[in-house]
Amino acid sequence: MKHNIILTKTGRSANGTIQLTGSKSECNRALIIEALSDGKVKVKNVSDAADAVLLAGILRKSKVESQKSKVESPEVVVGTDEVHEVEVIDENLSSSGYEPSTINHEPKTVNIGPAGTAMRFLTAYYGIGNEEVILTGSERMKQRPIGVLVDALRTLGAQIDYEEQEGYPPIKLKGSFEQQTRKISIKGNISSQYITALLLIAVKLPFGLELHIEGELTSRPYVEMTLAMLKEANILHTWEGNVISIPNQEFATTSLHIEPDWSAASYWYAIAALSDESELFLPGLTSYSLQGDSVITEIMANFGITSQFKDGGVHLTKEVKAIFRKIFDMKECPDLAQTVIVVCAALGHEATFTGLETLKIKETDRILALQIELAKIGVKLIEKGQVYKLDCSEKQLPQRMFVSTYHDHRMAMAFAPLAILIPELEIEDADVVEKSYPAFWTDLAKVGFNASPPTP
Ligand SMILES: O=C(O)C1=C[C@@H](OP(=O)(O)O)[C@@H](O)[C@H](O)C1
Ligand SMILES: C=C(OP(=O)(O)O)C(=O)O
Repeated sequence: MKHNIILTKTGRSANGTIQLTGSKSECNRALIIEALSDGKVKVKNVSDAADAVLLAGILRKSKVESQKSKVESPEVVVGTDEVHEVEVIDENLSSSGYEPSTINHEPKTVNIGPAGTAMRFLTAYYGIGNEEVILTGSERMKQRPIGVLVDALRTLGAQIDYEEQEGYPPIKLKGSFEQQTRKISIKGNISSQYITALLLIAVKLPFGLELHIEGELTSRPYVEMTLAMLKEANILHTWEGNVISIPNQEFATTSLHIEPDWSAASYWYAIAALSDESELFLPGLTSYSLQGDSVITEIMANFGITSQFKDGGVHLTKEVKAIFRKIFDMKECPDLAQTVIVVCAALGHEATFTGLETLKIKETDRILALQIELAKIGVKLIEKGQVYKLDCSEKQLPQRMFVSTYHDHRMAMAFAPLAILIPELEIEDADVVEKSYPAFWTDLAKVGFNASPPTP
């Protein structure tokens, strides 16, 4: 069932403290590392992001099952206190995609819903494993390409078949891996998630991995995050030119801490940017984050927001004077694109954007979704090859606006700040935010937004 909400806001300021949940990207990496580490690495604080909770459920439950099958004694229970019972879910997912249902073995079917990183990471994880698994996802997941990763894993020695359309989930991982080579090549310009997936499992490959990245590398900070997190678990690498190498190594006994989510923080920067004055405090965020999306501090400085790191977090203050930058390259921070584009559109700032190529294969075609929704405020996002330009010449903010969200959490969260400027904003399928930031609407209420169901 889809639940729409009506979002309103009195006053054009937002003041308060917001404790953000853990980064979905960091958490998903940490969970794979934990699962591969034979009990040596523990994830301290699993993010509330539904994608991370789902992945934790799958991996920790698998662990419990495999441990149980190794021991006879029914008293032996491993780590059940942190297990989320969502390992196998069926195809009848809700619109937000996370309703668990029937368990179905032979071969095990794992439905990852709309969780892209989890889909890619598990493809590599099960690809080098020894159980037969069918990996599937939401309808949209079946349109998000996986061929580049599957080809790389097949070259390594994994046996993987497509269950429906060639190059797309669902896939069957046969669980009979034997490493054929340590050297593989992969295109860098489609999704960095394929590269991360391979780097995460590299340490378990008997001959290690030598990964050659072909062409341009998109979303580079995410690859750096992967390597940095592996290093926290004592897994070393070399990165020379376009070649990343990871030999077979042992994990250290350690625990990984997940930082708050900078992509989620971006919506608070957008709120500050659209307000007359705001003072917000986001505890736990640091300037030396592993997350590339922390670049939001630099981007939003162009919109008059200062970021001060003190008291164990970041204080955002909206200042009156703003110096607007005209060109934004989003290649290293694609998840910020919707936030920044909507802020520019709302302020009538005719900026130019590059590095948006990967947006078409995310939770929805984000370019198309932005074009349709921005047209509702008279703004055009014009595509000229690889450059996108905002035309705000006919911008007009209506009294009421209906925001379609296309099963995309970031469409809901990027448009929500418009409630500061538009008296009544109806947001379709509000639960979609669960994917990365389930507390989004309740957090908005803390700074004076009102979210209520539409009157029938
Ligand atoms: O590795 C990650 O955690 C992510 C990488 C990015 O994807 P692409 O590499 O496909 O751009 C990003 O958009 C996604 O939300 C998370
Ligand atoms: C693209 C995203 O996620 P994923 O690819 O993990 O579904 C996102 O969170 O914006």
